[in-house]
Amino acid sequence: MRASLIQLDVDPDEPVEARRVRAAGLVREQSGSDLVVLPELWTVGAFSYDSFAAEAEPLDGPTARIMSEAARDARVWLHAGSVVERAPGAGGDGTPDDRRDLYNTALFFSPDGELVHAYRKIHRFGFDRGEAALMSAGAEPATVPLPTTTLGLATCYDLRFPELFRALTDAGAKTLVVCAGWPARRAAHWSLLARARAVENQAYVLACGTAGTHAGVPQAGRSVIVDPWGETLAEAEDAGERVVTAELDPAYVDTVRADFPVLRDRVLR
Ligand SMILES: O=C(O)CCC(=O)C(=O)O
Repeated sequence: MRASLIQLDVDPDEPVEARRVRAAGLVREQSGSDLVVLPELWTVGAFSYDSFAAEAEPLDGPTARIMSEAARDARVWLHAGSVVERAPGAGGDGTPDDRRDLYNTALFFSPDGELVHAYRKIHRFGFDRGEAALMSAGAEPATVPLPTTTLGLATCYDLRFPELFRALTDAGAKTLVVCAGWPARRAAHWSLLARARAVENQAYVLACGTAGTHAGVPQAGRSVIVDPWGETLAEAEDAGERVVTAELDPAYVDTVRADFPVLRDRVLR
């Protein structure tokens, strides 16, 4: 299974619609891959809090529409990164300034262009500010069965919470996909945690960040694909716009888990 991570540049001077068209073009260029991943909040910018409400969109909004077409044209499974979702009837009053119905929601499409899963980020970043103050939290861990592996989905700050990844593993995930807009200041945490989640869960980790600077926050980039033994298969060398590609062997997860059966030795559940 060939996986490609698109470490997309999020330049505040590029209009959002132009970036959608550009991202769709990059997805189409990955038609030789089976699975393609985009980063977190690449339309608006993960730190562009002031724009969240104005750029919020429903699950059938402009990002979903163009990504559905791109997945279908490229014939790929597409993790289209996340959008600021405005969920009608979720508690807000529907006005542009009301944030109670906003979620950071990752969209996952089949090669037929069908939206097969929408994962609302469970751990919101910012402590008492930023995303944590502006958005609601998701509640449901997300697994997505593909023909060759089962994906577990996580978004950015979720990477710091090993219990989510263990829950995904318990639910059958063998390939853990993280979309992110991770700051450069904590790049060392990003690389370390991506490998740790792979080793402790004996799973592939596909971690896709953004390039560029959003709202004055330089991004880490360094998107990475790690195998179930903790070996890095491919990694972006910096925070530029890059496509990171590797071949995954889904059966290797079972081999590692059988040969070195630490998951079987768990005591605390
Ligand atoms: O945990 C971190 O250091 C970064 C998290 C983050 O930027 C996010 O979740 O948007």
